Amino acid sequence: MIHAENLTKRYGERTALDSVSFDVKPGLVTGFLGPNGAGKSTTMRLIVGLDRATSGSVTVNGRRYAEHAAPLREVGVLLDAKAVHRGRSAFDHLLAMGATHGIGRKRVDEVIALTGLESVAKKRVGGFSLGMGQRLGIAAALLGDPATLILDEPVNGLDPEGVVWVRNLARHLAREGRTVFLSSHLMSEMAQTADHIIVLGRGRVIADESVETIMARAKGDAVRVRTPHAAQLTPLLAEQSASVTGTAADLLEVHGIPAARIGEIAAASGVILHELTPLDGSLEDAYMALTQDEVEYRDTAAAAPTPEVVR
Ligand SMILES: Nc1ncnc2c1ncn2[C@@H]1O[C@H](COP(=O)(O)OP(=O)(O)OP(=O)(O)O)[C@@H](O)[C@H]1O
Repeated sequence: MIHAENLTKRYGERTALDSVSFDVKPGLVTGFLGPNGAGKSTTMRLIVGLDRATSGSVTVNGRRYAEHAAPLREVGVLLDAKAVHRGRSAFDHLLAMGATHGIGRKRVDEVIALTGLESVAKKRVGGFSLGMGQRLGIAAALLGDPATLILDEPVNGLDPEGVVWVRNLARHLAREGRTVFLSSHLMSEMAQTADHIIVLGRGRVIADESVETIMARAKGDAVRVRTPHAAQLTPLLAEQSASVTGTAADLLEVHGIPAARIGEIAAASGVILHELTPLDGSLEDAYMALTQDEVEYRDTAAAAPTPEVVR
């Protein structure tokens, strides 16, 4: 459990975090989202005592990180996967970390196996690819078998198989009752991994909700209709105040009336339908809507109104 209360961090004139409060609960994967510069890394650094808050407080499992006698056993952290002695092997790196907490070879071997690093465990970390470095960072986070895991961009640099592996691992750790807090810019990945989402924008919490709630809000009223009689159906739907966009010769996107009504109108006129699909909103849509005023750097093309899109 992570509990942040009115957490504020200023760097000179710049307010990186502005009275941020949230709880990250056990048994769930909580995703931490926000545009570049929103304050995610700052928050994670404050949680593990790598930086000092200007005001407010944050505790992990009921205590400030520095107050834990054996922090590795309480909180596993992946913040900067490159912050490793590059001349050491992965095995020696983990063994040296474990030595500070009485963690021995057996557990080191276990986390090496768990993260798929067996074949490179004796190689110098300096020669590791980005993905191998990420796996080593995750191995280090798991070393103390902690109840809380904080992973900053854990899928960064991983190949598709590695991404799925992190997803399954995060979900498995949460099912075991652990608190799993992870940041990512990959929205589709977050939608499949997280149960709950906290979104920061310019140093403030702008959403703290279940993924289900956020997605339900994003759900639009669009319906995809595939028909060989698109030209005949379009005016019939328009008569019912629907807005219709042709996205291909036989494909329409319809807004303003439900799928069932579209089916009835088509049937009444003998129009054959090959597909009638209500379209779900995506976490990406929801995130974009939430953060549209919060982005620190935006190029003007990206800020232009979105044209009709084929989904
Ligand atoms: N050491 C520092 N000195 C001065 N300003 C800083 C420092 N660290 C962070 N900041 C500023 O604080 C704000 C929050 O930065 P932070 O790195 O926490 O954002 P983030 O959400 O992690 O971004 P990203 O997605 O790009 O990693 C930014 O405006 C950043 O420029």
